Amino acid sequence: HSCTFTSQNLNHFMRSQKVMTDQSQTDLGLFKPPSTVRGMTELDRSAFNQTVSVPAIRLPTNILNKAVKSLKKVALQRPGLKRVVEEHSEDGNADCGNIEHRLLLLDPNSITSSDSFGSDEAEALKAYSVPQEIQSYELKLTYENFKSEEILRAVLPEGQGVTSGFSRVGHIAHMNLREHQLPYRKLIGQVIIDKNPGITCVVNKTNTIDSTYRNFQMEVLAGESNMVAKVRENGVLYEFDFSRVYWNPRLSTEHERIVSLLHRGDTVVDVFAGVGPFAIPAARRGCAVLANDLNPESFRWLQHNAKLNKVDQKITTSNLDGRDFIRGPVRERLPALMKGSQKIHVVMNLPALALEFLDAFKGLLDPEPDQSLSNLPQVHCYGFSKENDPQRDVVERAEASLKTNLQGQCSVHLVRNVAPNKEMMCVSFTLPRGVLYKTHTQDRDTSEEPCPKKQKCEDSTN
Ligand SMILES: C[S@@+](CC[C@H](N)C(=O)[O-])C[C@H]1O[C@@H](n2cnc3c(N)ncnc32)[C@H](O)[C@@H]1O
Repeated sequence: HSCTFTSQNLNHFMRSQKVMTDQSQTDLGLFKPPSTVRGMTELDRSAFNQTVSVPAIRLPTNILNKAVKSLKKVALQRPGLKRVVEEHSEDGNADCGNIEHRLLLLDPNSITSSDSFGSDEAEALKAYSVPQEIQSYELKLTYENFKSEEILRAVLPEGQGVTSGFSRVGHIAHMNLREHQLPYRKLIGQVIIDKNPGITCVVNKTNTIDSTYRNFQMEVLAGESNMVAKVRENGVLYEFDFSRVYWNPRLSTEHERIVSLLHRGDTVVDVFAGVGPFAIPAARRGCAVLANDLNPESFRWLQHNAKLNKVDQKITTSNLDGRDFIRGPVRERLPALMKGSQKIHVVMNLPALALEFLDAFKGLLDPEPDQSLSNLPQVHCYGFSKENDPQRDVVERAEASLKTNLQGQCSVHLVRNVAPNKEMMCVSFTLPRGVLYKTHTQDRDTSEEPCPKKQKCEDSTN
């Protein structure tokens, strides 16, 4: 196939879309929660309280800033922890009376004794006349001081993986927990809420996405059970009930890519529109939009989002099966649009099935071929592929549905890697005239015709 193939830096893309909890090092086990929390299924934050000894150096207040700067490399580095503290008095309380000195907490990985300072640090201390003496400071750590990764690693069974990654959709964190994590699901949900400002609801998928409407069934693990998310994607605001419609935060780059192809006055036909991430930005760009979705909930939120973004005058919505939409409202509008000169874009994002839906275009404008209809639609059709050569696979499947050859007339874009060995692709092509007027087309597929030579016929279907 002489189709062009484009891809992007998938690693970067995936990283930027998935919110992961912090993986950074917990050096020396200093910031490890107490071992007694292992196996906890109901979150008891107080069980994380503990005291650890860390090295500290006593610094006069009047040179504090300069000295801290000079000792930066060996100071305790931990977001959320104060490293300059007041001295403890005899009774163990912070000695508020002492304003002459402060303690700088040091990193126990670098400083184990007063001989551990490097020559730069030793020189600086000498210059400030600070004795190179290390003392031990009893640092109190609480639940607040641990990162979610550290908490979950300490609680969940050892050696089984503690992925606490989630996708974020507005205020909702969306997880896909594995079997061994399920007994801890409520605790995991609560930790995610505690450690991620703005997240007030954590849900776990309880099915795969193979339902017709591509939405997940989900269980609320923690927080409010409000599933109506407000999301901003590429500067556009959307609202929808995340439990009843399809929304994938990893498609924002693809939505933007397609929208960037559009010009004011173009027409966009969105066959599987969802809640509008192609349709709404297209309308905002000045395109006329025909948007359709079979899921009544998606249809409702699509209309809502059109109003929310003040583009309801630019969008005509339908709640039909994709084929009925193409053969009904689209067919009705197509002749007039094809007489014009403004581009017509057809977007078909239902990757599990859209390539098969292309058959709806066969003979769409039959029986009368009209030469004045010269402005042919540009189709962007999505498909998953598990084949070794995914671009070839999706083109062949598009050709099989359209019963035409797309050689030299299509481009294929790698959208994203969905799972190991599963890619999401987008095939773009100008809808051949011969497809719209099937009765005047030479069928590529000869299997319906009488077969003059059996052998030849079999060859042609390989
Ligand atoms: C993968 S989602 C894409 C939604 C949106 N275009 C986006 O990019 O996020 C596919 C959409 O197709 C809808 N759908 C599923 N089967 C359909 C059908 N036979 N006809 C029309 N829409 C269908 C689903 O409800 C879902 O909203």
